Amino acid sequence: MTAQAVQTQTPPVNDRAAVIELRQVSRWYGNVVAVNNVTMTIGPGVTGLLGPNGAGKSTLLHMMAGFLAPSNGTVTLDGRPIWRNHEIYRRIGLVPEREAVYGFLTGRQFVLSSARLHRLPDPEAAALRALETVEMTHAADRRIETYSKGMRQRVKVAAAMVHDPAVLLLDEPFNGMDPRQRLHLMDLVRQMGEDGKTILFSSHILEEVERVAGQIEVIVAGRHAASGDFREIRRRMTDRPHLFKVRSSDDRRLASALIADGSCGAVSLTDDGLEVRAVDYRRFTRLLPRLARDADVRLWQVSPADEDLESVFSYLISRSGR
Ligand SMILES: Nc1ncnc2c1ncn2[C@@H]1O[C@H](COP(=O)(O)OP(=O)(O)OP(=O)(O)O)[C@@H](O)[C@H]1O
Repeated sequence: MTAQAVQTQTPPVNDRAAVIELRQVSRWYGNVVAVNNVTMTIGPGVTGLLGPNGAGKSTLLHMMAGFLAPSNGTVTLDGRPIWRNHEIYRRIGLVPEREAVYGFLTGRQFVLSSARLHRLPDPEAAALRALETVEMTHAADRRIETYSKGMRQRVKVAAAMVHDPAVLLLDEPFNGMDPRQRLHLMDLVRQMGEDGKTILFSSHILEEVERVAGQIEVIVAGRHAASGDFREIRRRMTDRPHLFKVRSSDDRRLASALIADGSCGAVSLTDDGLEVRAVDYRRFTRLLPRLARDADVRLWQVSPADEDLESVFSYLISRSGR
């Protein structure tokens, strides 16, 4: 074969960068709209799918894995529809959230059964390779029911990647793991992303997503609420009005000082102290001690009242809906 012929040859399917595209995708279960008109692109590297419980993350992952048909719109891998496309299934691996592993099988038997389902030419070798990748060879011949949560999660990853797919989808993979196991799996996910695989994992914990994912897609109530790297997502989450609870030696006087300054969105006096809506988070946290000192008021407690992710998410969705 000439050098030119080598250059013009198309690479084998598994060597190409894999890109998943969702175009105006919706999915409903009876009256429940689980995914609502989502358009997003997931390319090589690690992407985090961030959203609260019930946001539609599993439904999205199952549509990308070919387990579920979209009710509307298209889900494609490199331009080809995924649903009912057996050729494409060979390029995708899914690590489901639920514990659907048979405890009486050994890790090796479990991964091997996945290799056989994919009709790999040498299933034993493929299973061993996958177990090596997740560092589970030492326990490969023990029954899964004797594994820790982290080990179980790792054999699930091995079973999902035994056929060396270009795309790996992981549903809440770090749930219930202890910190050491979590770090280990995070390293593995990061490494696979660096190797050029297209990795998408779901989570409801921002810190978890930030540590592993180069790109974050936020999903709330079935809708695509935000997209960007962790700096962009952090910025959107902190540049929103913040609600603080403040208790002091003289709440009434402090409220007057805050209102006179004019930098707070709203100040209200409650039975339990002040509630202050700060438009500019950083400015407010610098300003408050100075105002209190000047008004001769002692601050007893300053705490954020709406820092839970649910409220951040609902803020993001209200912005994205405009
Ligand atoms: N088979 C089903 N039948 C009916 N409703 C469903 C079904 N599967 C999911 N839903 C509903 O669709 C919505 C999205 O669920 P989904 O499991 O995709 O969200 P999620 O973000 O993965 O949540 P979690 O993190 O709690 O698993 C929820 O309101 C859920 O109750």
